[in-house]
Amino acid sequence: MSEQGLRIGTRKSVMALAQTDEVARLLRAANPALAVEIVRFETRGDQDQTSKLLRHGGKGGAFVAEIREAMRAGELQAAMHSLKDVPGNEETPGLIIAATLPRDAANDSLVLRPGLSLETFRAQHGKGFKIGTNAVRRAAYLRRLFPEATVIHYRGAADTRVAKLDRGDMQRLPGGGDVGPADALVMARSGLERIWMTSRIAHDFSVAEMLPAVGQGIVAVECVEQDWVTRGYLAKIDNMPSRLCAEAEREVLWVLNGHCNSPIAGHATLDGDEMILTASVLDETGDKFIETSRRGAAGRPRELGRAVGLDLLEKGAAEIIARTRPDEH
Ligand SMILES: NCc1[nH]cc(CCC(=O)O)c1CC(=O)O
Repeated sequence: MSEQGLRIGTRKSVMALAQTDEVARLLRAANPALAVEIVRFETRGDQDQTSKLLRHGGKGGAFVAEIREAMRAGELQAAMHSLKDVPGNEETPGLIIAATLPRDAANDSLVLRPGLSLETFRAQHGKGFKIGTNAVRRAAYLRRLFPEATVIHYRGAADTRVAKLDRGDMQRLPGGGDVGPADALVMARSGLERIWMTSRIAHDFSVAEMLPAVGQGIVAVECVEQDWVTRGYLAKIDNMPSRLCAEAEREVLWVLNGHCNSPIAGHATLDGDEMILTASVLDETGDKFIETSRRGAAGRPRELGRAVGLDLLEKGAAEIIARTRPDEH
């Protein structure tokens, strides 16, 4: 039983469960004799809906750490992560991302409160609108795209965020007090697809107008590096284009020592045997904006990522990142 069994851990949000179901489906199809079991974790990050997540060691720290502990202890063989939530500036000794699923849409979308129209939003250039997000990157792009809009702190699992928007709930701030209610949210299209809420998308930002987070839209499966049996199962569902793009984008984070809520964006696409990698660094006010793009060999993604990261450093990225580094709470 244990020989042919694979226990995969996940957070228990609707989105995470949908992603893990997809991993399980692919694993079963590729390994018909394998018994795949999904183990749901309630992480500290999910329980504490008010804090800005930073006191858990950032987004990655909250969502990832506990599941990794269980894997190291042998209670699980694998862990499902949204690659976007996996910190890019940490070593994870003994663990490896052994599968990346084919990338879903990488872009962000605008979701409006029912009754509000995109035409009104556009005509007013966002003036008078409160847009909810907890991502420094999205806030920075919003301030560039809609300087008249107000960006407010907003968090929670994807489905919860939409429910709060629809009810017109206020948001409790980490330092006390309330903001809201939000008129709009910016969310990952892929996340909305996975929770069957694409009908709520009022506008899809193109990746050019709002460069996505590194790894956005990619579901990753991690396991113990020395667990060759599990690695064998996972290798069968690893998607090469997705892996190559992930490696290039994550190398940018590594070069910039990007923490998990950095104002860093990065997106790679393949063009035959070449790859195009674009990355940017923004400050929270949206005033400072550095972007760079390079083309290189698709087969050497880290090389391309390093070159793009070094370009950004040369243009002053380190100073912007240092200024947005989260303080201790
Ligand atoms: N931080 C939450 C999170 N982590 C991954 C996704 C979905 C997008 C993806 O697969 O990268 C989301 C929701 C969102 O950003 O709206």
